[in-house]
Amino acid sequence: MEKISAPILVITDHTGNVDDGFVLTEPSKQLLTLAGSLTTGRIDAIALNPAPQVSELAKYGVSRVFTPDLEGLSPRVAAVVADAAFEVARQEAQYAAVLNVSNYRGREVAAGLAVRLGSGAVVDVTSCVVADGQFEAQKSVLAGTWSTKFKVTRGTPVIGLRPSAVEAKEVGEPTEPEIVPIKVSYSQPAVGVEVIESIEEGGQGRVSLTEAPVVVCGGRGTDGNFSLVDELANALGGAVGSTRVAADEGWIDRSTQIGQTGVSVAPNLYIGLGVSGAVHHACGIQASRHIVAVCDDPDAPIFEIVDFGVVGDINEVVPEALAALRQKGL
Ligand SMILES: Cc1cc2nc3c(=O)[nH]c(=O)nc-3n(C[C@H](O)[C@H](O)[C@H](O)COP(=O)(O)OP(=O)(O)OC[C@H]3O[C@@H](n4cnc5c(N)ncnc54)[C@H](O)[C@@H]3O)c2cc1C
Repeated sequence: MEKISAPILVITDHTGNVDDGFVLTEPSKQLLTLAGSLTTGRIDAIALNPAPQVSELAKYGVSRVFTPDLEGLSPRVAAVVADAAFEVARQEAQYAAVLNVSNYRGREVAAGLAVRLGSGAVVDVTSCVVADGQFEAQKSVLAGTWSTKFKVTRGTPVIGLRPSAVEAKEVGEPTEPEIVPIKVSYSQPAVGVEVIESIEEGGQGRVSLTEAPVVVCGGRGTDGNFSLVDELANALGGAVGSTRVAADEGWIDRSTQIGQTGVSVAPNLYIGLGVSGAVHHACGIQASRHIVAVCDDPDAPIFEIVDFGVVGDINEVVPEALAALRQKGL
């Protein structure tokens, strides 16, 4: 596979806090893995906390970790992150690309950073390769009906990768990352916003829907009983999603809705339970690596896009699947 030799800068995210310690997120590991597949050169990282998880960053081949002085500002504000990344890119000036996670904040960071770099941004990317010395990013557009390849033709491209689009893989020999504190001159949009409070919605320790490696989605076929959806998601360490019908009926929170007017997911495994796979829903799941469905209608459109489909009643199929998982100790 073709690679470039110039270094790549990766904007990493951590969860946690100063008291309990910071933990590198799975999507950040995926970004670092992608960086390693694109360059033979250095991989540098930005960490938006005072104590990044260096031991994990080392396992993904990071050479240097930039820790911007946040001056009391919140990294939840996209302009703060864009300013910090711009400062690193400006000082170093030789990065072939900046990679970040294409989540709600990441998309805004990518746009702001590309404007400041005078380059271009591609977000919601599901894969990226080097072709003829340039980055070629792929994403699905127009409600999943087209797959499109993009090249940023000037400056340092900013590439936003969808969570779970790439499988995280550690490098053979861990690096010894150097921590590099940096001073940032923050812009008006960065200092003009104060985060008053952040509450993790529906958290309870569960992985977030857009970043989960496994998504179990319930549709009208659940008839309002999401206990099997919950149980299967728990057994597989996944997140619970829903169709618009399920959210409209008030069976589950609107934030779980996947599709054209909900969120898009790209997990390693999507399982639809009692979901017909209407186009408005299918567009939000099409980037999933494996699609599995249990639906009692053999003519349901979801069976046109599944890797594995079961025509049957979820109330019979799912308990059998759970029993089989339990037998395997899951
Ligand atoms: C502008 C617009 C935007 C939209 N945006 C979205 C969106 O973002 N997300 C979204 O999801 N939808 C969206 N919709 C709605 C979408 O078109 C579909 O109506 C919706 O996705 C269908 O949800 P469903 O699969 O749960 O229900 P249905 O289409 O009714 O499918 C339920 C399926 O479950 C099967 N079933 C029933 N009982 C069982 C059982 N016991 N076991 C197994 N299978 C069973 C049925 O046979 C059926 O195939 C949008 C629509 C419009 C017009």
